[in-house]
Amino acid sequence: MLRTQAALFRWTTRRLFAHGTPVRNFTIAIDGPAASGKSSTARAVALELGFGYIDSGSIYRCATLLALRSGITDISSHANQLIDLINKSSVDIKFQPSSSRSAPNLITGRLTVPDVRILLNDEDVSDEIRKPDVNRMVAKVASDGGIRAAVMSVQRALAKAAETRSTEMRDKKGAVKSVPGGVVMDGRDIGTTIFPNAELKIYLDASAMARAIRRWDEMNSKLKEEATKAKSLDTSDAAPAAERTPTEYPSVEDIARELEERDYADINRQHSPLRIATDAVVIDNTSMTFEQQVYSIADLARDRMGLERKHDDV
Ligand SMILES: Nc1ncnc2c1ncn2[C@@H]1O[C@H](COP(=O)(O)OP(=O)(O)O)[C@@H](O)[C@H]1O
Ligand SMILES: Nc1ccn([C@H]2C[C@H](O)[C@@H](COP(=O)(O)OP(=O)(O)O)O2)c(=O)n1
Repeated sequence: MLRTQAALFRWTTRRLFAHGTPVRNFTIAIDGPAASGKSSTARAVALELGFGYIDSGSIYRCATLLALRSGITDISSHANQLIDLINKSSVDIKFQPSSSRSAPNLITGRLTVPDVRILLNDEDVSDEIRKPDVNRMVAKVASDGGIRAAVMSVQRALAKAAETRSTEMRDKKGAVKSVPGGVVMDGRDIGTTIFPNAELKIYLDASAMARAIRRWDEMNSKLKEEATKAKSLDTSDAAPAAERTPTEYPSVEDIARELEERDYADINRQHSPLRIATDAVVIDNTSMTFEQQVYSIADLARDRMGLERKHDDV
């Protein structure tokens, strides 16, 4: 028995350190406050490295949608009912690196941010889980310890399924190298709780005003896109952005307030609060371009995988 274990240990060690690079999957955890750029950055990094991607916040958003649809408004007194609903539901994250919906633009420059679709019980809820009623309630849902435990097991299973495989590659000298595949996951507690042994932890931050302006820009272009679509279909479903009433069209200050309220709840909750992991690399992207933040994270990962850096010029 002992001999078998020793042989297995020798084999595993040899395999792990063959060609100087560990074969195990590589996990990148990206945490940070709301609208700091986690999801767009994580998706572009995953595309750049050929990794899978998991949006952990979308599972809390799905749980919130389940609560809203079942008429649950008081989370603390109905947590068990919601946990039951989460356990009976299926969530799937479709990361679509080849999607054409997310072509490079003014913000992302030359980079593509691949599309991601969220399926709750096979229904595409990607747009619905980003609506204001979900935004307002999600931090409350995410503050309950029992709900977090239910969501956490969904997140870990999805991350495992999304991991890409290790591949054999040749390095500059022509030697065969085993390059780990992996997954990028973004959220609030990925580096501290979900994957405390992640190979690379990033804490992404930006000033509250920069984050609010980015969200406002995002909302504004979405509304314009909807209005153009409605006009071309000649339906009266959506009024052009300019005709919307102020209540439908939040100001930058409203968005900043909502982000700060959510950050406060995420930082001060009892269970897995938003914290900077001690071994995280902190990146404040207030005055960084999108390309700079994506390329620097991808190169940090390459460094740690023993691969050549690609973007020292950016
Ligand atoms: N460095 C940057 N400069 C300008 N806009 C950015 C930058 N990084 C991200 N963004 C934009 O900020 C917005 C919020 O990013 P997102 O990835 O949704 O944040 P989070 O996942 O943290 O909520 C998006 O519109 C994104 O394109
Ligand atoms: N790993 C995570 C991910 C999200 N959450 C909570 C905290 C957030 O307020 C909500 C929604 O997260 P999401 O990443 O979708 O939010 P933003 O895109 O940053 O606005 O879920 C969490 O507690 N832990």
